Amino acid sequence: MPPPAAASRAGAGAGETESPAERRLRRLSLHLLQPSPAPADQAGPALALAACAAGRARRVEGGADVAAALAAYLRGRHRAAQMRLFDFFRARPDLQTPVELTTAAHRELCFRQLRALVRDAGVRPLTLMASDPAEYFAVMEAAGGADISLGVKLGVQYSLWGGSVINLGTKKHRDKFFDGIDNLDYPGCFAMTELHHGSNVQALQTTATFDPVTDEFIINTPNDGAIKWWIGNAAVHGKFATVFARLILPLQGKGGEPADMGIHAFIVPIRDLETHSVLPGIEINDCGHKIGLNGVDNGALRFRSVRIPRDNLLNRFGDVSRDGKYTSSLPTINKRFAATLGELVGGRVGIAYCSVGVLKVAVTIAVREACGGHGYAAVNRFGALRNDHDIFQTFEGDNTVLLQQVAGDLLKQYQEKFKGGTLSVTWNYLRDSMGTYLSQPNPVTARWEGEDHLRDPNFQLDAFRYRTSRLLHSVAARLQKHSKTLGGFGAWNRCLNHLLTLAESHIESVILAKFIESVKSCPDEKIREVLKLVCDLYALDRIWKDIGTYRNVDYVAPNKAKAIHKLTDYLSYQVRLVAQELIDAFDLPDLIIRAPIGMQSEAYAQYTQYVGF
Ligand SMILES: CCCCCCCCCCCCC/C=C/C(=O)SCCNC(=O)CCNC(=O)[C@H](O)C(C)(C)COP(=O)(O)OP(=O)(O)OC[C@H]1O[C@@H](n2cnc3c(N)ncnc32)[C@H](O)[C@@H]1OP(=O)(O)O
Ligand SMILES: Cc1cc2nc3c(=O)[nH]c(=O)nc-3n(C[C@H](O)[C@H](O)[C@H](O)COP(=O)(O)OP(=O)(O)OC[C@H]3O[C@@H](n4cnc5c(N)ncnc54)[C@H](O)[C@@H]3O)c2cc1C
Repeated sequence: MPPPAAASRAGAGAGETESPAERRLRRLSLHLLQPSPAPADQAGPALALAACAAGRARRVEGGADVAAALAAYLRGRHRAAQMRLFDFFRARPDLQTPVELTTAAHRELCFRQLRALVRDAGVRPLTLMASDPAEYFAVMEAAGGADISLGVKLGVQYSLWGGSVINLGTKKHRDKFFDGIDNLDYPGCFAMTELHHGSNVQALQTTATFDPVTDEFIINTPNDGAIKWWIGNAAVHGKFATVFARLILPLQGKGGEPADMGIHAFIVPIRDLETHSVLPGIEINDCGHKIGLNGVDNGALRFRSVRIPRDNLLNRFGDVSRDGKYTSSLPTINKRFAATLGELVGGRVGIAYCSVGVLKVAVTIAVREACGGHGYAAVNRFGALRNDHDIFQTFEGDNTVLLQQVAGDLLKQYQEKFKGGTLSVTWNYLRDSMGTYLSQPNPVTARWEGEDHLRDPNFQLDAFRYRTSRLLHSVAARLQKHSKTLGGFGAWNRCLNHLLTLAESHIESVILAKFIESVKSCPDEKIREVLKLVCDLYALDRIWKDIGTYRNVDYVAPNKAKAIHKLTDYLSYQVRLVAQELIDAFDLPDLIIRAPIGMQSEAYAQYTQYVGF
């Protein structure tokens, strides 16, 4: 059944002053609005495929203009920097990663790629990170397009090793290390994780004990569980490490006992700058071949009474004087710990940003109608993309852990506004915090099923925020109830799945709000139509995927649920008709796609040649 609003737009915009490109864009966006029998309305896959094929044939030329206009909008101001990096690698076949290579060869190539970026292409990531973080992440994504290992290695060197020095250190550290990190004279590591403790940083066991006689810290690995593990850049290339350790001050504790001041960060040289040999007291072993990211040399480090100057304490948030006295600008050990962990946020933003980069490559290959068995050929890259990307959900902070931080922060906001008030206070709070969208299920709107209503961003955001508000309210009540018998920690664990669902629901609400905002702010009406189509599909698909939640509280009546399902199918069909344009708008050159079946042109020719025809 054609959406009523579409018909009235059929003749719109046939202005005399249209340029050919505008005409093509108009025809294309009109095409999107044309009433078409969605494949789901036809019986049998064969007919559905025929309709899709017809749909493809019916797609008006002009897609290139849509893709170009979309690309300009989606890539924004970072396109030039990314294209410069792509051009650099295109001109350097010696720096392009082949399909198959040994771990040792991949590590050597990855370091050469990074050094060429810095030394030959003149990229200064640390300077960029400080001056224009958004551009830095765009460069990182582009580097990851050349090889995900390169992106991660760049992230370790600059976000983590460089970031820790400039964010946890002070002027003396910046003066001494900034340029060497930026120009890669000082390859370095971020040594936080230990064999027994990755997520639980507060329990790290490596120690840094102050020696007031020699004015040094003594870095020690007290047992095998404290061996630093998975440390990027450590196995082969690193010359320094920021080591996270317990700061121990002798005689400063009660009764003259040593005082444990908690986790601090220290710069520890690990290899000789000239000879590159491992320095005394340090043992470095290789974590070996991994499922992916084999261009990154992850190593394990043990420290045996390694002495470093007092100056090597990254002392922005806590310092030790010559006579061993501790001072800090922050009132508690907890606040200092928080400030230390703040260093991780940059890398986490990088990971989320670059995950999108990896997914753009994968979607491009998949859409260019549909790999079948050819998706299983290593040369078509799905295996490598998945293997390299898989760890993004764990390193730099495991998702299960970080989602709990999101839930914890929502509860903190909730408690700040709701100190044991009655239900009405609860709803007022949530109504305030979630704007005016939150409402008790309204029996009338619960039955509304018209396309205009379902594609109304207010309905969509209302549904997402309603779900988040209910999850927040109900988990707060459960935590309060269980705490009485299980204590805070026990109650938290009892409600863990609920907390993780709350965090994911909140994240989806944020994504939708940003998506709606981006659609609204798109200056070109035709491009806006295409983006709105994808945004509506995202919103309705997520609601449909969680329809049980909405049905359980009568937020959606049965007829509305059915209409949402049907419209989701129809919008999927519409998106398929512009799928080519959407992925072309990612604007990724073949050099970055590198899968024969995903090339912009002559995919089959490239593929048959690859196997030798
Ligand atoms: C295609 C291209 C690809 C390129 C990709 C590049 C990406 C960029 C580079 C990536 C490189 C990857 C290589 C991998 C490196 C690593 O893995 S480094 C090691 C990473 N490890 C972690 O992240 C450890 C995870 N653990 C933690 O974050 C913490 O230990 C914790 C579990 C969150 C702490 O929990 P807990 O001990 O229970 O303490 P809390 O009560 O939660 O927190 C105490 C206070 O600290 C505050 N806080 C916590 N985290 C932060 C933070 N990040 N920032 C600021 N503040 C924080 C928290 O709010 C508490 O404060 P109060 O609320 O005031 O009490
Ligand atoms: C390729 C790679 C590169 C890395 N690079 C670095 C690096 O350069 N520097 C560095 O310091 N580290 C690095 N790491 C280590 C990485 O940061 C840790 O692996 C990560 O923090 C998880 O810690 P873990 O492996 O000890 O797992 P654990 O923390 O032991 O977690 C084990 C399991 O328990 C779950 N879990 C843990 N805590 C909780 C909780 N509170 N509630 C519920 N579930 C929980 C986790 O979800 C996980 O499934 C790297 C790891 C890899 C694989």
